[in-house]
Amino acid sequence: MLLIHCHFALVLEKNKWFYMQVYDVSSFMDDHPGGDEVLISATGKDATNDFEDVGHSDSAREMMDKYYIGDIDPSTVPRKRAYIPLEQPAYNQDKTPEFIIKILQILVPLLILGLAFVVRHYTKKE
Ligand code: HEM
Repeated sequence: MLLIHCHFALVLEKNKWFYMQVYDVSSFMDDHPGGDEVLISATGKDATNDFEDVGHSDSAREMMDKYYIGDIDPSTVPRKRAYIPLEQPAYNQDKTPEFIIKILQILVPLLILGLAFVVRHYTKKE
């Protein structure tokens, strides 16, 4: 799991390139004093503001080195994260199969009933 964070933005070429620092906090989830949920909500995006808003201590900032895995070009980070449900399958927008099943649920009993009447009509003894 990746936590993208540009708390210490690195200037590679003066005023031109900034790199975000990426932290893998998978092993820190259970130990984070702020809980794992805030970390999960900060994954895959720039979490600088979230991190700064909390006012993390200096020791928290030192701890970060342990989870630092590299830099990333911020222009490659999407502004919005794509929502990927973890357990449910992707929502099926196409309602056609459901609609056909509903129609069949009504039509099939009617057809059977109609067939029964037809059979009865032709097999009835006067
Ligand atoms: C590698 C990244 C992180 C490290 C090492 C870290 C570490 C810590 C530590 C040591 C504390 C205890 C308080 C302190 O010493 O400041 C803390 C608290 C907290 N952290 Fe983090 N943190 C990280 C990332 C984040 C992120 C990205 C968020 C928000 C999305 C966050 C939200 C919080 C919150 C809400 C608290 C609780 C503050 C309180 O209740 O006083 N942390 N964190």
